[in-house]
Amino acid sequence: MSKREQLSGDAIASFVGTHPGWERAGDALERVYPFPDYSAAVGFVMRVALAAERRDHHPDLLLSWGKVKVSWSTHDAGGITGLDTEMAALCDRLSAG
Ligand SMILES: C[C@H](O)[C@H](O)[C@H]1CNC2=NC(N)=NC(=O)C2=N1
Repeated sequence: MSKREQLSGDAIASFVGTHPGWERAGDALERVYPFPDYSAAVGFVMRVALAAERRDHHPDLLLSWGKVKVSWSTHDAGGITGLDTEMAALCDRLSAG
């Protein structure tokens, strides 16, 4: 199955069940990451942005003081795909610094 095909509801629930902090919000996977200050949050945004460019797959990012909300959805597929879960798991690794 292509990574750009929509995942089943069960597959999405399985990802959410094994990746604390991630939630399904309609057609997207969302997680809010806390950071100790603004510059740590900006650093995370930059790491995610560079990974997104490498993979040609781009999240919505909401940067605030001490937190970043990340939202993954595959616009071309109209929903959540394996590429979104792959990138969400990568964000978890990148959030560690
Ligand atoms: C042409 C380009 O490859 C596509 O528009 C890519 C770019 N980044 C993307 N990012 C996301 N999140 N969904 C997409 O469908 C998507 N499509």
